Amino acid sequence: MFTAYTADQIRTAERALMATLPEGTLMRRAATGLAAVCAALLPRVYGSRVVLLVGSGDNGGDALYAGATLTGRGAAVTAVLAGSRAHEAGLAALLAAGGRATGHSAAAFSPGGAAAPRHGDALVTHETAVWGGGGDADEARRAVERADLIVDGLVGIGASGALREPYAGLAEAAGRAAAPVVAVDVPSGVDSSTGRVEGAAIRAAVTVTMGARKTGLLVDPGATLAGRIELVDIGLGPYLPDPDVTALTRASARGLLPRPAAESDKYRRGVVGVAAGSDHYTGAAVLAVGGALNAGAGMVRYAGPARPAGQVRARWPEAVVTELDAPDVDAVGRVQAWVVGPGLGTGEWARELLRRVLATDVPVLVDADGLNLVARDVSLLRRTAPVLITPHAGELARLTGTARGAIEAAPLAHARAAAAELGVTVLLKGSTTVVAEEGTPTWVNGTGTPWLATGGTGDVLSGVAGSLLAQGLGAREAGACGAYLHGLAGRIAAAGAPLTAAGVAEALPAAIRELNEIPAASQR
Ligand SMILES: NC(=O)C1=CN([C@@H]2O[C@H](COP(=O)(O)OP(=O)(O)OC[C@H]3O[C@@H](n4cnc5c(N)ncnc54)[C@H](OP(=O)(O)O)[C@@H]3O)[C@@H](O)[C@H]2O)[C@@H](O)CC1
Ligand SMILES: Nc1ncnc2c1ncn2[C@@H]1O[C@H](COP(=O)(O)OP(=O)(O)O)[C@@H](O)[C@H]1O
Ligand SMILES: [K+]
Repeated sequence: MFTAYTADQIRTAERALMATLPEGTLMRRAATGLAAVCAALLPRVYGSRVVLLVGSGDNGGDALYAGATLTGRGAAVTAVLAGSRAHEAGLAALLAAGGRATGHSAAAFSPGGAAAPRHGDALVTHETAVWGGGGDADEARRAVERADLIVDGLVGIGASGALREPYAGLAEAAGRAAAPVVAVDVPSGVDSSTGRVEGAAIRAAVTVTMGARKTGLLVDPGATLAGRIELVDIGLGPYLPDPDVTALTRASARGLLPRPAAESDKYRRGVVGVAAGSDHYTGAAVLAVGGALNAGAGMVRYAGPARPAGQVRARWPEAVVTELDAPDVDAVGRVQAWVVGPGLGTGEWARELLRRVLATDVPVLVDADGLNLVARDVSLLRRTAPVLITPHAGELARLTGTARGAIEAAPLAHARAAAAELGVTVLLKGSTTVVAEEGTPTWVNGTGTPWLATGGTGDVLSGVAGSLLAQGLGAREAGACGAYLHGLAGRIAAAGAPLTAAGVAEALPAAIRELNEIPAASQR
């Protein structure tokens, strides 16, 4: 299991750890790890051109110390000092090792202003060009363009708001450069606590994060911009509180996934009921049943009107189909969990069917039209057995009266608020899927692929997560494990090309096989 923390949580833990150590210890540990990752990325360190983008805080300090190490190994390291000051000891270390710095002081930014070095003349002498615009800024840009590796030490957990100039321009220049970017702690421009980006941001090949993962590295767009994440252990572990978010690793997803044993039979493995589809939307029923069957339930019972029932029967002979004349599930047989909503319609018939499903005493997953019906009457959700709802941002917007854009900009906060307000487990779909339940760390999932953004894949997910509920997982675990499997199946189905929702359902066994193949000790 991965855990991640907000900037405030990290700061508090760092303060406690720092109090036990000589000054500078943590930064040295951070920089050692950072330099090692940078060196491993270069075909050879000796003779490589490394550019450090250095902001005014300790994030820049990490970069400067790592730059000093790389200089010692023969790299040609240039620090571009973007702030009105730079970490003094870090800059001294870089220059002493033989690195260069091109930069400025605050004064240097005023038109025609001369540099007024704040690091002491001994440090900022002939090696340090003044970035007063014009030639010096061009020099920095040229260095970025020609670099073999760029290290982003502009801002870390101390950032606030959108990147200001010249940081924003440097982030854009790094984005245009051919060299890979290694972000220090978080990609600058990404909010380390939420993953949100306003304005320019660094796109990293690798993010070397210090002490613990930050939440913003696991939530899009931050997760995508962070690239691969390398965690440097600086000894923070004992000082960390309960995490802000968690994410399943392959090993932990495999640990959650039920598997049959010698004593299993189809009933003990879990029977899932699917109440989905309508004369108008027949495909949703077929897809939800496909997801449920392929995610390991012992049996799937489908209940719906004649037309979708006929299609489910034709596509999935394994499913036990009940054609409903009336919106009633009493005759369907015993199930351990229900999925209700995909393609159901929003008329009186659908509402009554939803009401009857929610009146049972088993866990219920509510999706799609089921959520549109609930939006008109949230009292439908009042029950004692668990409820997992699986909205996308538009459905959650209807459910809570919040603007869709606001939900998309802050999925963690809105999923949590909805879970608290509605008293249910909320799986909010998107490029990062969020599973929130009041009083516990929120689960995030990033196993998917943008190819999943196509009609019907959500119907498959409802079947998958419902199948896991029927197999005995709690609502939160079923949501997290379901999203993990669905994302992995999406990647397998896509393999770099468009996928169909039916293809995702069919790729589920391959996804489960892939999970099972990895060694138990592996964390990835
Ligand atoms: N603490 C520890 O033990 C350890 C910490 N470590 C490292 O320290 C990092 C945190 O360092 P930090 O606290 O100095 O903040 P940091 O992220 O460098 O930047 C803050 C400065 O940036 C500026 N600035 C802010 N927003 C801006 C914007 N939008 N656009 C432009 N500029 C902006 C602002 O400067 P100002 O504008 O005030 O000059 C502000 O003061 C952490 O991420 C990790 O890498 C590791 O070494 C391990 C041990
Ligand atoms: N950009 C994306 N990256 C990764 N996954 C995505 C992206 N966009 C959508 N998805 C996933 O695709 C599925 C779409 O579900 P949904 O919006 O309910 O579609 P539908 O209603 O057509 O079935 C969800 O699992 C969602 O997380
Ligand atoms: K950074």
